[in-house]
Amino acid sequence: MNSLSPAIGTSTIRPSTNFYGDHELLLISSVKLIKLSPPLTCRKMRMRVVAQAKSAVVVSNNIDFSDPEWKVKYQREFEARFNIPHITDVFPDAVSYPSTFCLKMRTPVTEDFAQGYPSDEEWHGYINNNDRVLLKTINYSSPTSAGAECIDPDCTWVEQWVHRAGPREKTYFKPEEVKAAIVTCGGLCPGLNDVIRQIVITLEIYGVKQIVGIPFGYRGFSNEELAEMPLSRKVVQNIHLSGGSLLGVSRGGPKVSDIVDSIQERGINMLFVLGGNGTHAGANAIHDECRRRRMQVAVVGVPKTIDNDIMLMDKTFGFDTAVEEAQRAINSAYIEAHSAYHGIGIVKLMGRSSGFIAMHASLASGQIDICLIPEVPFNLHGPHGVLQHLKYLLETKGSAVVCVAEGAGQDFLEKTNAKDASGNAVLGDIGVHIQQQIKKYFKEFGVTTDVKYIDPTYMIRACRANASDGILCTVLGQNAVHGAFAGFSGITVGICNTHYVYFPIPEVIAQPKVVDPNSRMWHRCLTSTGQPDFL
Ligand SMILES: Nc1ncnc2c1ncn2[C@@H]1O[C@H](COP(=O)(O)OP(=O)(O)O)[C@@H](O)[C@H]1O
Ligand SMILES: O=P(O)(O)OC[C@H]1O[C@](O)(COP(=O)(O)O)[C@@H](O)[C@@H]1O
Ligand SMILES: [Mg+2]
Repeated sequence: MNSLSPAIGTSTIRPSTNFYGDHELLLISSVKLIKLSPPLTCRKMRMRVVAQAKSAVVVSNNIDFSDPEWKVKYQREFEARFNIPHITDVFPDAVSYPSTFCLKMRTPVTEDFAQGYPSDEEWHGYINNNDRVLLKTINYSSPTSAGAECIDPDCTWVEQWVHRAGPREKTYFKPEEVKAAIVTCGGLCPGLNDVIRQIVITLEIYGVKQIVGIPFGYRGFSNEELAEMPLSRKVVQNIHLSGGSLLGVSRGGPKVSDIVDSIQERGINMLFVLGGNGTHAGANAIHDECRRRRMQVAVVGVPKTIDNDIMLMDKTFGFDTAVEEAQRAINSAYIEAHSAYHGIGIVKLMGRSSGFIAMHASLASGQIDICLIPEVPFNLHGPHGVLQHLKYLLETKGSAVVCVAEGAGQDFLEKTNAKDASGNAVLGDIGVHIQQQIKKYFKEFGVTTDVKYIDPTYMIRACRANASDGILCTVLGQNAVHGAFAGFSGITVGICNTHYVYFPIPEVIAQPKVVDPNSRMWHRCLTSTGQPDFL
């Protein structure tokens, strides 16, 4: 498989490391302008991009564009990749049941029928399995359009459809035979409790009585001292009013085969997994292992990442809250900097490999002069470096505020090769480094500065979800349950162009979603901060 790494003004072709070995595809992504040498005019830059983008597409793509059928073939392969695994793939004779989820109900009269009686009226609230949502909505007329994502050199419009989420009329589980488990893994994220709550409530509406929480992530499957937590509407009623996870979270944990042993022993046949890319890799492996053992288990993920770094979705829950909460830190940094003589404020925000929180928080605040993210390389020193620009800002404005994503500028820090329990690299503190470099730089000039560094990362992560995330969590939680009852497994839920969809897990974890330096959003951020190119 060919792959081109991002380089000066070239188009980047990112191979999709999909898990479907027999039809590996190349996803051609945005035309990137990562490193532009200053003397080029915009027009010159554009011409270079066109030339290189076109040749890169032709050289690196294994689709034969001279084939008049290429588009149809591409769409067919796309459909196969985004097919969502179903119980009937492995158990063709699996019995289906009419759904017990129906919102045309009569008020229950006795406690025996807590979920109410279906009314006689027909209900048209179900999703048809053939309903689809459009994944990409912009028809780029040229590969040079900002943020263009093209498949062929002419950027031909190719419709890419994904599966619509929601309740199905036909279900594959009898509520009274379901034992559902919920587990939350990885780091905290605002909204975890909202999702747990909604999964429990929706399961109860279907009529499920056995619902448990697995404590402290995947570890809870292997640690016998950690008892599973019985869950009901009563238990979860108010949990969304506080941050964190009712069940606790953790990194690292047991082997997949041990987790599946535990699932088997406990008699769990629906597993809801809330977590990021690592958790989803685990969930997909659990799904595969259950299939291998011919267990009828529905494994459904709900993507949790405050960093918003999961592919194909408009956003993940918790991200909105993080951006909103970051405003408090940015505003404090601004006030400190603005009130001091030659004040400089630095705010570090989360984002291990992607700068979405930093970019959006900078855009929202309007108080940031310099936004630094992992996707856009920068120099601290030198004639075009960040420090030189800070000097200019102090001379012209009197103060400045820098917003930096935690994964930015890691090359400036000493490498430790340390890993956390899940195998993620432990990052150095770029905020502290920038603070030290600023102090040293201005001292050398004999310029007095007042540098204040704010790290609000864990305060942000521990917040309860805001209203917009609350809604997102609610819808995702409900759809996770609908997906499981409909017999799907190895899937995750997401929001795509404002519609709710199911994705096969491998497609969303093929690589982390990152900020495209040629996207309109990054350009808007640059327009807002007024920062120059720091290379
Ligand atoms: N490739 C993988 N296969 C199976 N399990 C994994 C994999 N990567 C991570 N995990 C497990 O998923 C859980 C969460 O992973 P982590 O990377 O910490 O958080 P996140 O899910 O937010 O990315 C951990 O318990 C970890 O052991
Ligand atoms: O200190 P911890 O718990 O490892 O968390 C820090 C990490 O959490 C994150 O915000 C989110 O990471 P996950 O999605 O893996 O939970 C990263 O940006 C950050 O590096
Ligand atoms: Mg992760």
